[in-house]
Amino acid sequence: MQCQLHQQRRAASSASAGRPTATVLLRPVRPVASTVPGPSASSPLLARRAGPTASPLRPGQPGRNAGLRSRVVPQGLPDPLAVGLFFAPGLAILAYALVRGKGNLTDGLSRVLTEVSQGYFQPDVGGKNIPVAEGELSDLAGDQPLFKALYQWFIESGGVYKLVFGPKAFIVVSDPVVVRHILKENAFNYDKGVLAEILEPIMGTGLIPADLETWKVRRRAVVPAFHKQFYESMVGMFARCSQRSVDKLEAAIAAGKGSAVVDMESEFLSLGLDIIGLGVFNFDFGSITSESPVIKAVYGVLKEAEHRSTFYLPYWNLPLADVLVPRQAKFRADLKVINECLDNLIKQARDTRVEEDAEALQNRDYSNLKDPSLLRFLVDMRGEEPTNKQLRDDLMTMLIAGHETTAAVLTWAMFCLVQSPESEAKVLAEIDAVCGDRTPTLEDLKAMPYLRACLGESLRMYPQPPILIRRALEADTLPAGLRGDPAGYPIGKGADLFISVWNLHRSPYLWKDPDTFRPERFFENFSNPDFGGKWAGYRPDAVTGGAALYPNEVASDFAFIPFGGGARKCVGDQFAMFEATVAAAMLLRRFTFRLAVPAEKVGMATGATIHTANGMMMRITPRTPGGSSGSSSGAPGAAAKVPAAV
Ligand code: HEM
Repeated sequence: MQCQLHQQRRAASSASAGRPTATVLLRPVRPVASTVPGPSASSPLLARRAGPTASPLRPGQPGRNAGLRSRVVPQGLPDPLAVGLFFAPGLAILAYALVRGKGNLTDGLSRVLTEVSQGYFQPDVGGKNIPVAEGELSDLAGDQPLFKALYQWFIESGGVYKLVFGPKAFIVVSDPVVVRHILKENAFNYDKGVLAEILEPIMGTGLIPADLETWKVRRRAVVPAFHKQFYESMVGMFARCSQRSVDKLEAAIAAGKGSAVVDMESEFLSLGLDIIGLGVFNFDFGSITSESPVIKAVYGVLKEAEHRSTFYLPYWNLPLADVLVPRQAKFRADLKVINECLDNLIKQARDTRVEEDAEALQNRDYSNLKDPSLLRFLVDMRGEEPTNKQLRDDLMTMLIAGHETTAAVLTWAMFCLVQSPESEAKVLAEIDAVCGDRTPTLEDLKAMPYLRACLGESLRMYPQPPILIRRALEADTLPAGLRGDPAGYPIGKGADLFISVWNLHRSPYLWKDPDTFRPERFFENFSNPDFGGKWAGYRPDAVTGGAALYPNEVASDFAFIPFGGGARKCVGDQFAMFEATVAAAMLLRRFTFRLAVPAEKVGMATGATIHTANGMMMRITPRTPGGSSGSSSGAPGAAAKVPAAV
């Protein structure tokens, strides 16, 4: 049942799961030109380092080491003393590192690097009054994903702290007041920093890594493409694709004589890929039922994007890396396959262009449109003349941004629901009452607040991505937030920031019982007087009484930011949530899902999203829509305490 492609993906991701996932932190970041002394020959540190290479102690070199050469040295072998002297500094550093790391070499080296680099490499990025959480590499190694390590330091050091690793310092933000400042109040003072560097070779100048000028132009073009008629048409498509998954699972159950064990994470990835292909460029990957070179290429590129965001050194930027390193050569080949596919689709769309202004496009009769995709809209829009390359970047960005993320929401929602019998029973009753066994419509989604809250709650507990990345373009002062320095925190140009969505969503200062899956919380007010009025708390009327259908950053005053917030907020948030709601309704009403392994065995691994370490193996049995909950896990009890680190 679990397709080979997904097995390959899993093998690759679990191979990387044991590696310190803090590698985003550890990647040497391109220095900010004006403030960081680059690795030039004039650097005193490098000058010192250059010593041994030009060392007079190299055997066979004439002149100053003549005394050494008088010793008998077998020809072709280096002089042992020379070798000893050559390596002595290195050994001394290792010994010192062992002492500094209290026996842990990796931690020690990190500390030594930090000490040596102070004043040499570290840019003046301010933040001098920010509490420092001294990171040890060992804290990030092993099974613990990066975002979990950041949580422990948050509890110890507060909502704004600095993490120092080697020559780099990162400011980790877990306070809604500070997050609101960065994402909304002073949004244009920040770009995507390290993330843009990683994604640029894949997404070019798509919205996520784009420079500010390109971003403004493309955001203005892309946003109107997500309109009411588009969503209505998409909901129909979500249902058609979900039906394919239903058919596939039914066939598996029939083959298994009444039940089947299925990796639901893989199934949701296939469903997500088919949906995003059709929605964004009207291309049917057909990945629920088949495999193709394009699908393989998409997974290859996704895997590489993940590898790059979790690897220490950006070796792929080196000349010829894409020729000499097999995985980089494969990446180039995969990218070529996808680019050719996208170029063809763009050409077809251009060949059939019917130019109209945005309003006329939004009023097209979507019920009769053969191609309701975003690409059609972007090509047909009058006044916008994006190049083919720009269109391709836009499509690639949305393909990557909208695929794994939505699949992960469904995966973790299922994980939470099957462990929470009370929520499961409630949600099934709602689905049966609202849509029964017919195809869900947009109106049906509006009539299922509890299902929507369940999906929101799963995004709270398992945010995708768990960390947002920013770099300050100019100096700024971060506000104090809860119990922070009343003077705020001045930071300099080039400061790198991690907004920890995981910490915000699991913060004991922002949520009651943050580790408990309890969708009901989204119907209750929550506030914390300790913020002294700086944080407005969670207000459900801003969701139900407002235009929004799902809990969001406005209702929670930036405590709940699964789609970011402010100017750079996700453009696909409604698309994704409608997709997840339709798929969840159609699958839950047809099948009873139970974990086929203990919850702790599911495991978490960080990539661009939180995925499982070992798949989401579930035993599936048929359920009659409108019938019983099919729950076999005991009587409805209290809300489930879903393990934070499964
Ligand atoms: C549940 C699914 C999704 C989640 C959790 C999600 C999450 C996010 C987040 C957190 C951001 C902001 C990143 C930042 O501020 O650094 C973002 C941006 C973005 N997302 Fe999504 N996303 C999802 C689905 C989608 C879909 C379906 C699409 C496209 C159809 C999409 C397209 C984008 C784009 C283009 C941006 C960049 C926006 C900009 O910078 O202007 N996302 N997403």
